[in-house]
Amino acid sequence: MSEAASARSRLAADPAAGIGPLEPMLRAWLPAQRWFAGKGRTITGLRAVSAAELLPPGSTPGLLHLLLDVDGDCYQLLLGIRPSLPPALAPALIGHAEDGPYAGRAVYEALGDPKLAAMLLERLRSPGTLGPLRFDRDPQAPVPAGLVPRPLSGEQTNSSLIYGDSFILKVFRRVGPGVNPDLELPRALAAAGCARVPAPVAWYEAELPGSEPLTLGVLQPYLRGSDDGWQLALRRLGAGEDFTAEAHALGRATSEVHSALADALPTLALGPEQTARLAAGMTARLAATAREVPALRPYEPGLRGAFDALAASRGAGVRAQRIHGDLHLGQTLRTLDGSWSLIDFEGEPARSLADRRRPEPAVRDIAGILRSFDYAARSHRPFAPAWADDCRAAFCEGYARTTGRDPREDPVLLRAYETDKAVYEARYESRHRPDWLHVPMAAIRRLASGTDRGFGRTQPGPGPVARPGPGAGPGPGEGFPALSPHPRPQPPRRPHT
Ligand SMILES: Nc1ncnc2c1ncn2[C@@H]1O[C@H](COP(=O)(O)OP(=O)(O)O)[C@@H](O)[C@H]1O
Ligand SMILES: O=P(O)(O)O[C@H]1O[C@H](CO)[C@@H](O[C@H]2O[C@H](CO)[C@@H](O)[C@H](O)[C@H]2O)[C@H](O)[C@H]1O
Repeated sequence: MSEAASARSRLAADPAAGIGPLEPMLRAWLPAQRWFAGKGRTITGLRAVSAAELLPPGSTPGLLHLLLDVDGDCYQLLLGIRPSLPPALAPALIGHAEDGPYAGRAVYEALGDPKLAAMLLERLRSPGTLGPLRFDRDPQAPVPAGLVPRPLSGEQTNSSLIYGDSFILKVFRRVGPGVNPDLELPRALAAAGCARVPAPVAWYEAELPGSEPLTLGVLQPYLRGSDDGWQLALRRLGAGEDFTAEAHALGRATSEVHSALADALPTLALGPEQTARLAAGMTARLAATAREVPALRPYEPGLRGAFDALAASRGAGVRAQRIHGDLHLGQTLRTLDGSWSLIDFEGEPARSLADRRRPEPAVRDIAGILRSFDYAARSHRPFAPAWADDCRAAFCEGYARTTGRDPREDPVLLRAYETDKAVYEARYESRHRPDWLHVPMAAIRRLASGTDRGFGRTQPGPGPVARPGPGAGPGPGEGFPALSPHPRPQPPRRPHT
């Protein structure tokens, strides 16, 4: 056996030791990746959890699959290996290995190499195992060979490839034991016959000793020519056009998804204890955010009123179920035939997997979309409150059309979840887009003072629930920055921390 070949078999047998020679280049490269959550922190611990060559040893290019533990988080990497890189692949270079199984070779980001991206699709087309990896597919959904890959630009949390404008493969970056809801929920919905979510056609997982399988990637139909709901809403707003028909249809689509999830997966009735726990979680998040975001502090007592009211409601009649968990207009696609689809069921990536898989009231998703209409209206100059109010009302009416229950009939619950979301957004914006902080802060002022109508002209609103708190008026240092007075329509997307 050649020296390189025996180094390779050592790599598979003992990834942690075998990956050693690649460590310095990975330490330098990882923090620059948009999906890497540990940005700004020096990497202290880096260890390979598994390593598998996806192409026969000696192939050029080679394809190395790695799961890396980086300071306690597990990341998926696909590395290409070539003697040298053609100019077109230069931007994908990670470094040159000086030692070990790939000594003298260029190591690079494999998803940028069309040849390797095509190999990955081939693996997905033929189910089976390869080292720790297991490839699976829906036998009823054929995937043609030879589809030309291209990377999707501009996404954030993970990395995606589009094949022949027919399929999209999401490669999860930060992974953990247990099925990812972005595979689990779309599969459950497909099995239930719900067509509002693209159905997974193939997926792959890692099976590691003593651990539940880790979901690594999901292939699903690519909804060619579809419009992202956020961009579409901004365009309509910019053109002074109404969006209530779309908002209504989106409400229907969302309630169809919720109904299908409630039928397919366990639900539970919330009692006083669970409701108090939910409210306590929201209150704790508020307190933590107020410590981090000074602008929020004057409103904390007023906002807490929404959560106290939720606890006092004792859960009356509310059911918890599996939900999307991170729903906003950017997670909706309007397809060429004018219908709405929901995507990206991962939930808030910053939460633990166990937390993301826990049933919650569906109103959490509803609040997410309602907040999005407010965001869109505030991205417009002049601020278009009536546009947002009308969309919010139309969405709720559309939602009620399928479920028979209008979310506004549960004003205490709705207000608590909207408040929780606005608090989350204040933290997100202060961390990632300080120029946008004034958007959630405007909602926070209204929610804290109990003056939040928010449901415009078509239906009466739920009326105030939260107690007006001290500091309900605009507080000091609250946003409205002089240099960038209103949000950019194309947000820079960052990983959640
Ligand atoms: N099935 C699909 N059809 C068309 N476009 C899609 C599809 N799934 C995702 N996209 C596009 O890819 C982007 C990123 O997808 P998303 O699931 O949100 O990934 P991430 O978890 O990396 O944020 C979406 O904003 C959307 O524009
Ligand atoms: O990247 P994710 O989709 O997981 O979500 C994060 O980033 C969103 C911004 O891209 C952020 O959404 C907020 O801004 C949107 C406009 O850019 C707006 O439509 C949403 O309603 C608002 O929450 C989201 O909160 C954050 O988790």
